[in-house]
Amino acid sequence: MAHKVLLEGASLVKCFGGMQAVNDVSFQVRSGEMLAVIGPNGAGKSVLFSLISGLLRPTAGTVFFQGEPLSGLPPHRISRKGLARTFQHTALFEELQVVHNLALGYQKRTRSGYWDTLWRNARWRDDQDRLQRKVLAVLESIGLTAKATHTVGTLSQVEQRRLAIGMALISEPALMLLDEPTGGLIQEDTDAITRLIRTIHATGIAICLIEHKMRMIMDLADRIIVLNHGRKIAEGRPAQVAADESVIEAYLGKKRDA
Ligand SMILES: Nc1ncnc2c1ncn2[C@@H]1O[C@H](COP(=O)(O)OP(=O)(O)OP(=O)(O)O)[C@@H](O)[C@H]1O
Repeated sequence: MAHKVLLEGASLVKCFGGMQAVNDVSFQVRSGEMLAVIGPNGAGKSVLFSLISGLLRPTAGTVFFQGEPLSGLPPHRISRKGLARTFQHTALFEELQVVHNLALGYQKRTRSGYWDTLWRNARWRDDQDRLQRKVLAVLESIGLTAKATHTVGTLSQVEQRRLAIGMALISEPALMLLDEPTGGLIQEDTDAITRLIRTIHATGIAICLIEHKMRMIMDLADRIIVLNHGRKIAEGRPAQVAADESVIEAYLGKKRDA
């Protein structure tokens, strides 16, 4: 793949007290690529995602997105640059309807300021039209059109996962970080979310995902990086990684495949 580097982690370190949760990890994600981050429990995967999305500051090292360092930027500024993240435990507004959740996710893309909103002028109306079109398009792509006006708390677990992906999608990202998008789901729902991820990826959005379900990862990822005790122990195509001695050792007796 001759695609340019979209995201780069350069010698990332994150310490909590004396514990190194992420220990000198470097990696790249190219535009349009699907990279999986795997590793046993506590390996440092979620912390790595938090360093990328600005939720945590690295103790050392730098994250570059589209060639720019993200150091010190808060999560909302990073998201505005085109880097969206979903969480292991979804961060949705349970009391609100599906459409309202999506609309909130789109706010950062609108241009109206305080006065535009107050006077409901042409710019505000323009933004409202774009917002409506965008929400409808995202509802369609995540398969929740029929649930548009349902309260989020009434959705099934897999529907909430779809919505969490929709919330990331509506911010029009170049790269999506998905933290265990199928964690805790039964096989049928896992397959449905896998198809959704594949469809999103086919539109050209790069995806970086954390997963424990090996079969899914082997099938989906272009490339895999493996973390263990905060260190990157392997990197390569799925078949290479699956045959890697150090990976087999790290997983021995710890496999959590569905
Ligand atoms: N805010 C924090 N303060 C202190 N320690 C933390 C914090 N966040 C994570 N850790 C520790 O850092 C290590 C890596 O955690 P992390 O959540 O990244 O693991 P993981 O690979 O995502 O694991 P899992 O697959 O179980 O989600 C763990 O030992 C964890 O307890």
